[in-house]
Amino acid sequence: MISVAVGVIVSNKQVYLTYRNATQHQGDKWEFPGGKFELGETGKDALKRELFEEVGIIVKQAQPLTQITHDYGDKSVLLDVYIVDEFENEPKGKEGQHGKWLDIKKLDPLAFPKANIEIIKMLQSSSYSA
Ligand SMILES: Nc1nc2c([nH]c(=O)n2[C@@H]2O[C@H](COP(=O)(O)OP(=O)(O)OP(=O)(O)O)[C@@H](O)[C@H]2O)c(=O)[nH]1
Repeated sequence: MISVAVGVIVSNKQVYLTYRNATQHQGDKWEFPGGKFELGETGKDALKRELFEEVGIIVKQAQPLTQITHDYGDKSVLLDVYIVDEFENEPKGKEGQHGKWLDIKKLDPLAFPKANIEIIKMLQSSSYSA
């Protein structure tokens, strides 16, 4: 089981998404930025490091949203998901990935890896989207 820190970056009823390219696991799909824990890291440590490396933001506040385990067949993941609602810098794909802000209401679960369906449901029924 691979532990992955996932950041749901929220602002004005929108979330920031990055695109997983075709060569990656679960590629050609949108994702919430994040990545695997390194040895000895807590979830929040991994979250802060990954969000800085991938989209250039400094996380000021992160609240745990949920933990999701999913078996893709070729890989099992544990997503440790955080709401990030205070941060410095404007997020942008620093590793050349496409990135965009999207209304939470417009998130389409089919455009994401399967493990994300539950996250999207939670967001769309929360006060972050209303
Ligand atoms: N970052 C991120 N990963 C997700 C999401 N949903 C989801 O199932 N995952 C899975 O969690 C794992 C995250 O790995 P990663 O982004 O650190 O690494 P990667 O697949 O790019 O591969 P690599 O670093 O080994 O080359 C992948 O297996 C990916 O399919 C999500 O919303 N964000």
